[in-house]
Amino acid sequence: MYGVWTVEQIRTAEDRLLAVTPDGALIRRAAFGVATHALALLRERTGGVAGRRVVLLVGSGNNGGDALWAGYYLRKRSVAVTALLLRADRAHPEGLAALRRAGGRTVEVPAEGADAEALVSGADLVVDGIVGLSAHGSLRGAAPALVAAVRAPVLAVDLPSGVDPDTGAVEGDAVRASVTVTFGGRKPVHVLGRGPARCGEVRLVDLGLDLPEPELRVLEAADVGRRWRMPGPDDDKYTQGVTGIAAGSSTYPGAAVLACGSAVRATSGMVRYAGWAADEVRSRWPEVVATGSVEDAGRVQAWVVGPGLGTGQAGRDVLAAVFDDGVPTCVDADGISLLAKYPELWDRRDPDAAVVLTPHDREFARLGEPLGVELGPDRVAAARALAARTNSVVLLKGNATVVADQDGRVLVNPARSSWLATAGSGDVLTGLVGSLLAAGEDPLFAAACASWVHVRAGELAADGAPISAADVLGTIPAAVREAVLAAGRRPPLHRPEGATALCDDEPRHG
Ligand SMILES: NC(=O)C1=CN([C@@H]2O[C@H](COP(=O)(O)OP(=O)(O)OC[C@H]3O[C@@H](n4cnc5c(N)ncnc54)[C@H](O)[C@@H]3O)[C@@H](O)[C@H]2O)[C@@H](O)CC1
Ligand SMILES: Nc1ncnc2c1ncn2[C@@H]1O[C@H](COP(=O)(O)OP(=O)(O)O)[C@@H](O)[C@H]1O
Ligand SMILES: [K+]
Repeated sequence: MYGVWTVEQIRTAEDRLLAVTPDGALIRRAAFGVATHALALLRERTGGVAGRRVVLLVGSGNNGGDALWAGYYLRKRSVAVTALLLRADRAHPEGLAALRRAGGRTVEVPAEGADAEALVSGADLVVDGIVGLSAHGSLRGAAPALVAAVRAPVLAVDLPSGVDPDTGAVEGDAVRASVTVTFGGRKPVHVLGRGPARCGEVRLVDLGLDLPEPELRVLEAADVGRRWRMPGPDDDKYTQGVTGIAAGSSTYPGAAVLACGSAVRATSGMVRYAGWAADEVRSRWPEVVATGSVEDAGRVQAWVVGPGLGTGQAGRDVLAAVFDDGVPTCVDADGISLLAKYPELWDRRDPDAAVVLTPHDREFARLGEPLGVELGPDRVAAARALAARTNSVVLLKGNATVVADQDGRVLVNPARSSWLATAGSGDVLTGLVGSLLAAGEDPLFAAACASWVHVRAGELAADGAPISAADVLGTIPAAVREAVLAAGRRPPLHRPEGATALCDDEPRHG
């Protein structure tokens, strides 16, 4: 698990450190990190560093200062460095002087007697120091044309310019980096919204900041593997938590089949199905115990309700019956629309039983609007507000999935590809959430671990080509295995009493 700090948290920590460090020491530390990564990239892409052409795009603040100082260190390694100054009157004075001292070239933009765009397109590496943590809005002035001229990989200093530091939102022109070198701690831009796709690989340079508790956290494989419920010798099919799936209809039986399938694949216990698609579910998943109604389904430790359910009276009755059961529940898809349409359904919910809501943007808007919760560019704030307002865990879907609970805890899961944007993929996620709730997992982590396995299973299934939601079902076990192994846990192998591995001096058979 790694932490993510808001810009304000980072600035406060930086200010404290700046007060006790010699002038310019911090910026040089940051810039040295940038130069180190720039040299590695140059070497990797061109086989060397001396004489390679690096162009720095330099804005008016300390982000530009980092780029200029990095240029100074690159000159020491005989790299040919040209700084394009977007605001020559406000370029970082010490950084500018250092670069010039070391033999770097500086060109004011708009360029006199030089074609700035040609310099950019002829570079082996471009360093983006246009704007950093003080960025507001998209690229302006000469910057968009320069960025459009880039042919080489871009190393972004702190963040790709034009991307919002606190939300990862991109509203116009913005840099697309291969590598982003950031300082002190990761910021929201590195994990939220369009940020991950714009940052490329994020590398962290330690500044020695004394940071508070992070605002957001990102789960890694080992965190998921440590929590994943594995059966022990005393377990049977009931003790691991039975997952109930109330989904699908005669019009949408597929949603039921997918949600049941992911619950079957995620845990080794038992899955019950209640609804109109019992025949389809049985024929695809013979291990599922399928009945026609929630009332007839038997006991479960958690329900999944909503996918393909429809938003009419019949669906309303199913959701009411599920809430009456008083167990942890994942409400998805039509279930969310039903809550928006029939808000009195909330009264049927046992306030002590956890609810996980898994909306995409349109479902979020439908549910949030009457409750006064808007989905703006700050998706973390929106998810937190809806979680607090509904006393639930909210998993807000997207390329970066945001999971918030009613206490304000937030886990983010940035996807590394977009192959999961395929019909039925949400139904697979819901089954995963349900199975983890049934296993007794803390609802915040149930939602976030489900999202991690979903994203990883999607990656494994896609491997660079389009996939169907059903394909993702097939790679769930591989994703779980990866997490469990990352946590240093081996799926248990039980040996009969007294049986031990053969010793060399024991007689061998066969
Ligand atoms: N404070 C510190 O001690 C450290 C700061 N560091 C660097 O300093 C950066 C922050 O520096 P600053 O606070 O000076 O601010 P920036 O360099 O982020 O921005 C400077 C100015 O750019 C302009 N600007 C805002 N949005 C723009 C846009 N969309 N297009 C063009 N120009 C725009 C604004 O006038 C803003 O004041 C960090 O991102 C990091 O790179 C690092 O050197 C580490 C240490
Ligand atoms: N561009 C994207 N990149 C990565 N994941 C995405 C993207 N778009 C959607 N997803 C993921 O795919 C799933 C889609 O769910 P949903 O919208 O409910 O689809 P459906 O109703 O077809 O099942 C969610 O888990 C979401 O996070
Ligand atoms: K930048």
